Amino acid sequence: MTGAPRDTKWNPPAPEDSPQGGGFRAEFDVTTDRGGPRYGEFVEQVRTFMDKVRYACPTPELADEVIEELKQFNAKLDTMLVDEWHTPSGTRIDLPSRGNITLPPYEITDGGEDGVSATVEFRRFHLGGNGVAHGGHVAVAFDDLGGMAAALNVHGVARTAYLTVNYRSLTPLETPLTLKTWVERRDGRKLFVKGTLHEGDRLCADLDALFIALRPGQA
Ligand SMILES: CCCCCCCC/C=C\CCCCCCCC(=O)SCCNC(=O)CCNC(=O)[C@H](O)C(C)(C)COP(=O)(O)OP(=O)(O)OC[C@H]1O[C@@H](n2cnc3c(N)ncnc32)[C@H](O)[C@@H]1OP(=O)(O)O
Repeated sequence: MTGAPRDTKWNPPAPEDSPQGGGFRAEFDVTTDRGGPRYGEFVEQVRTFMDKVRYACPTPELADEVIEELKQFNAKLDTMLVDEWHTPSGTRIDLPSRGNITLPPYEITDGGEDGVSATVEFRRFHLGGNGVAHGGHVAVAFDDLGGMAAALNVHGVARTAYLTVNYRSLTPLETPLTLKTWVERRDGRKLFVKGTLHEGDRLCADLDALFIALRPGQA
């Protein structure tokens, strides 16, 4: 793809003479130690904080206090920022959602060329309305795990071309759900991916997506 944003501070491209030929760094470092032994707890505390923020109605005094403390936390983290390829987030395969704070937490129960099965639990902060999950967060879960099914099928990186989610029934929060994705058909670089999200036997949503395997050097 041309026109990809190139903020070389946060996502430096692969070197021109690397196997990825200056494009997307398809060879990630999979890690279980980046960020230290308590990185999972660190992420979990942030998620818990977001759960509280979603439902909290702070007094102005409490808001003042929390803002000051958050400024201090942000200043501390500012002293140890790294680029996309070196952050634990997204590469810690021992943690829910590979330690990626932006994803609904899921745990892979099975994964390979035939597809991916996971248990996902939407948090309180994933609220849409009336106690159930926001549809956009359901789509995020399908995008990541659909992309993973595509990636495992082609042994490389694939990008979403389209993603259609059919919302068949309400998706609960704070409930273990089963999410499955698989490559239904492959036509060259095109991977037609299907998926389902269930609470027990009840279908909450299903997926119809197209992922495109990136060419060498493609950003
Ligand atoms: C880290 C450690 C991990 C360890 C664990 C291991 C495994 C884990 C692996 C991974 C997990 C993570 C997974 C994450 C997943 C997230 C994915 C995203 O959210 S990606 C962001 C959103 N998507 C975009 O921003 C794309 C923007 N669009 C583009 O860049 C291009 O349009 C692109 C790449 C999709 C296609 O562009 P072209 O230039 O490469 O290819 P052209 O020639 O245009 O299309 C190829 C074929 O596809 C068809 N096509 C393209 N788009 C289509 C569409 N929307 N509908 C129908 N057909 C389409 C075309 O008609 C063409 O078909 P014909 O070959 O001629 O038959």
